[in-house]
Amino acid sequence: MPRVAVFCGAAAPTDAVYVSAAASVGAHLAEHGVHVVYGGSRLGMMGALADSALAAGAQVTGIIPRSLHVPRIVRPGLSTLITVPDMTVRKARLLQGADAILALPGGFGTLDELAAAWGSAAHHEHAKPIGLLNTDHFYDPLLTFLNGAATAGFLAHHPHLRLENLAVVDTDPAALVDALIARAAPPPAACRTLASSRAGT
Ligand SMILES: C/C(=C\CNc1ncnc2c1ncn2[C@@H]1O[C@H](COP(=O)(O)O)[C@@H](O)[C@H]1O)CO
Repeated sequence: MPRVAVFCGAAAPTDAVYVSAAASVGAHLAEHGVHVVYGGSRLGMMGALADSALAAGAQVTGIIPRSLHVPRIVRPGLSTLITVPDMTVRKARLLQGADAILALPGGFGTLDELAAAWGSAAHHEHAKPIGLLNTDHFYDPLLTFLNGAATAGFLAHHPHLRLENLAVVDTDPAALVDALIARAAPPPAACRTLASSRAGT
């Protein structure tokens, strides 16, 4: 069962379109048989994601720092809840346990988690596909920033991370989940055999 780490806003957004998008992502991940790993909160988009994924039958693991493990924040009834010492450990655990990463709209925490995923990919620590849910074109300014950084040469040390491969981006939750799962899936057995015989394994 593939595991997808989802980063998304913990606060209640002003526009309900973000909450519906999170719920839709949760349902589509469940449809694909994905084990959802996220920050363990009941609030905002995080809560909507977990509620819909669980309702649709997905396994949902929450990874929560000790400081946030309080009834007001933690989502009861998760398949698994893991408590970690702090936000930094949580960020690492979210990334380590996943086959793919999905960032929905959010604030500082989401941006921090997403930047860490790109930062470690830049240094060859993983090659997990990353999806960006561009609800209401929320991520357009970040994509413009990345384009500017590439044009200015700041991404030149990481030629394996071509701009067009940094993330799968879509405004539609179903299309994004489909595209991400396709990238996370292992190659068919015949290709695997060919690849491993070339590698001499
Ligand atoms: C209600 C309050 C704090 C609750 N904060 C968080 N709860 C759960 N997860 C969080 C929280 N803050 C950061 N995270 C992680 O980052 C992402 C959400 O952060 P954002 O700033 O809302 O984008 C999310 O993916 C979590 O893993 C105050 O008392």
